[in-house]
Amino acid sequence: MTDTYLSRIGNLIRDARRHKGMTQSDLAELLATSQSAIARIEQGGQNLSLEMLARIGEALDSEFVSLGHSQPTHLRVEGGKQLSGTIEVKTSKNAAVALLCAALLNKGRTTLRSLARIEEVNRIVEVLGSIGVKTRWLPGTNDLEIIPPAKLDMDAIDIDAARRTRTVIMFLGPLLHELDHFQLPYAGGCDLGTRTVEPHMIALRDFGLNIHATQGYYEAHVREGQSPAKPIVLIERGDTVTENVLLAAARNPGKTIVRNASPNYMVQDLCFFLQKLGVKIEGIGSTTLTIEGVANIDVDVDYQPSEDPIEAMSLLAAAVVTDSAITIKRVPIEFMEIELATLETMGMKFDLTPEYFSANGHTRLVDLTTIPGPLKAPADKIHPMPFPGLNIDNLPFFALIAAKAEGTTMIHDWVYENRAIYLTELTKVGVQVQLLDPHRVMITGPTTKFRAAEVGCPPALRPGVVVLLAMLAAPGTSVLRNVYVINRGYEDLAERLTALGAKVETFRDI
Ligand SMILES: CC(=O)N[C@H]1[C@@H](OP(=O)(O)OP(=O)(O)OC[C@H]2O[C@@H](n3ccc(=O)[nH]c3=O)[C@H](O)[C@@H]2O)O[C@H](CO)[C@@H](O)[C@@H]1O
Ligand SMILES: C=C(OP(=O)(O)O)C(=O)O
Repeated sequence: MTDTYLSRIGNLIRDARRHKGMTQSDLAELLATSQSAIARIEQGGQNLSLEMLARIGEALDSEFVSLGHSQPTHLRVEGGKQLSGTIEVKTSKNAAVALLCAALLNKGRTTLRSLARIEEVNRIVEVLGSIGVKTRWLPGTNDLEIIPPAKLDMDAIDIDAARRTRTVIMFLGPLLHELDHFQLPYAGGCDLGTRTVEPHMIALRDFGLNIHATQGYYEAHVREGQSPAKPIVLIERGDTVTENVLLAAARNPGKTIVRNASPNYMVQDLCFFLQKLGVKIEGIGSTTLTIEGVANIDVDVDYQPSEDPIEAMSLLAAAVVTDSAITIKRVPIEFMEIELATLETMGMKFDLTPEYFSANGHTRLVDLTTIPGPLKAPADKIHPMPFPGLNIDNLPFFALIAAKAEGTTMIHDWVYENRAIYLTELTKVGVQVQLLDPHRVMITGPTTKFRAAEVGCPPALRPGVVVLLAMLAAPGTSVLRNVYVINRGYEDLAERLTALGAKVETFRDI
């Protein structure tokens, strides 16, 4: 390694260490070395072995050197294997991102326990870090500590990271209490066709927020001292718009009433967290929320979000497509009831344990064991509805399950303009899919022969996972290219499926 290389790596290590709020001695202790050795490394005065670099990377949760890191990641699947064993559902992506935004409300220390270590969370952590929020993964855990600064530096926002998620839109609610003028880059997320932000703008107007969309940015101006004089009626029952109103109401000392609120799982987790911050909320789990906020929040708080119903559904679909009996632990049954009832009408059998509670103390969980057997197409089309309906993010998994069922199933995605179209990618692995229009596909099963194939990952999380799961059923080697979108929502999916007996490995182009 040349001197310039060493000093560039030293700088990277120093920045990552500071970003994590660690001293040189803290890092030295984790690496069982001395503070002076860390000082030398950071000054570029120490030759580094690859092993040492890997250890430092692990201690700082940062990959400093990786071959072809900027290259896309792909998955290689040796399909045709049955799965067996037990797998646990991780906490949800969608609650995690809401809670990360909610941490901006609290001047004290927020510790979010057992967060999924996924790209979506990484992007928000990057955005938070760039505006001055200190974040730190507690060593050896999935627990994230978050401490906001006295003053946020919005000019330094990491625009690239922000643009890769839709979640930045949920900065609006917390920030309107902190700043009278700020800019946020346009929100990204899955490419599912146009996704409106209009309901957010309308709902937050009553808190004095005025948003003007300029080139690539939302330009926000806040009229101070304004709070809703009458109930806020959401024009659609969206999850993130409900969360945005909750985030705005949390520091509004008066009473805020929200009607047509989403009672979905991530909204409930956010409510339970806000209660821990001292915010009073009535109506959790219903479509009318009454919130009594607290002007200044400064508490040290711990919270663990509940398990991800969409991950649970994904694992269930993996079992169905491979005709396997597996046990899925920690399934948030209360957000899967309609899905399971629908599967029962298709002839699916499973065993459930008695219910127990998630660490948040509220969400009902079960362990579910799948029982392989023949399935038949449902009598009616399958379509999603806002909670308590069949979850829109679970709909794509029904396309895969329908491929195993005798007969023809219509899947109707009335919500997203593009998501149903991506399901036609399943034809590449041998599924009979007919696109009726951008919202409806017909699947004819049972698919007796899934075919191995090389497929570019659709630019949407759930359809991407559906294609991956279909590959598990296809004997031979399949490749799914460019899977960033999957890593956005699932932690170590390849490794965890492999632990169940599948063979899925990650690789990059060199
Ligand atoms: C980070 C996060 O939590 N993301 C979830 C959230 O996104 P998010 O809350 O951002 O969802 P959107 O605002 O994009 O809403 C989804 C779509 O549903 C439409 N719509 C929604 C509700 C309604 O009553 N009427 C209606 O037409 C919207 O216009 C939009 O086209 O909710 C979506 C719908 O549950 C989920 O797919 C996302 O995983
Ligand atoms: C659509 C999804 O997510 P996002 O809102 O993050 O794009 C999803 O989780 O399937």
